[in-house]
Amino acid sequence: MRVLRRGAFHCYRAFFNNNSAKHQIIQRNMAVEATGIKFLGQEEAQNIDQELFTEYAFSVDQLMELAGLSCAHVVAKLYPKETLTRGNQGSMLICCGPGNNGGDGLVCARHLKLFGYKPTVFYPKPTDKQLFKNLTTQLEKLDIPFLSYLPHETSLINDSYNLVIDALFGFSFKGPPRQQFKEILETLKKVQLPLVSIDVPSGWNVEDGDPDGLQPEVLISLTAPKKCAKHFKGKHHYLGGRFVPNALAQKYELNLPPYPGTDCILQLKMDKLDKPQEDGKD
Ligand SMILES: NC(=O)C1=CN([C@@H]2O[C@H](COP(=O)(O)OP(=O)(O)OC[C@H]3O[C@@H](n4cnc5c(N)ncnc54)[C@H](O)[C@@H]3O)[C@@H](O)[C@H]2O)[C@@H](O)CC1
Ligand SMILES: [K+]
Repeated sequence: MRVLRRGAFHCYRAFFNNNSAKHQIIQRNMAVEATGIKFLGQEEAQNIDQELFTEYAFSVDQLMELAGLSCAHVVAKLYPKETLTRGNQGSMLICCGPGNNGGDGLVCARHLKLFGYKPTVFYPKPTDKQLFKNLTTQLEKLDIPFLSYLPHETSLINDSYNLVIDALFGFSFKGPPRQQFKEILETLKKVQLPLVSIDVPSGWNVEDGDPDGLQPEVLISLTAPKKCAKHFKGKHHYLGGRFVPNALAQKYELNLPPYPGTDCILQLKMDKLDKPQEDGKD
């Protein structure tokens, strides 16, 4: 009986901890006002990343799996496969870079294939680590095609795919892009398909953005938005990567809105986000 009472008290306390005055009850499909949410600088994003692996004992592949899965959920929610009628129905191109952002893209490709889409992967600089070799093998075993080069002729891309997922660079990118990726980014800029960027629009300065760079239709911020997300002008901004322990969120004052129910993604209302000042000072 005493055990039951103590359990009931813990439930009661957890309810109140998770439902502070700031936190409304979030329903599925509802965009959330994200006023007060923390926008991370580059170093802070990297520190949180490190702390997840050290203090919180996560492995890279665990978090990458959750990150990539949440990205696949966003794509499936915004672009039902019946609506992707160009070329091979449900076709999309996923561009993956040499770091963990690219790994998120590889995981995302696998889940999208399992969801019934037809992803093609462009992975120009494969990472020589077992995790990435495994992710690549998993895609090959699912018969996901890999492009050996990105056609300069963008009409070939426009005609073959319905959208492009940008998993080239995330929060560790430091510009300007080196030659191989400069060309890739230039090509992607000319493509006339919806672009979905994972964590950071590739090529953007992680804090200041890039007005002349890629302009994604969708941005999926992982863990928490980076400062550059204040310059995002696309249609949909989602939060993904539902793996941040409360204590870590509190330490870094992330002030993240709660995810609805069991969802692993949350749409943020762009008009309510704190925008940069006119003079560019945040
Ligand atoms: N803690 C988190 O929030 C998590 C982050 N993850 C992902 O990990 C990403 C960060 O991964 P990484 O730290 O590996 O870094 P990135 O994937 O952002 O990029 C690093 C790679 O880009 C190259 N690079 C950097 N600047 C370049 C330039 N100017 N030209 C050409 N190449 C350049 C580096 O040599 C390195 O190979 C995040 O953005 C997110 O997508 C997830 O995998 C899991 C959890
Ligand atoms: K990206």
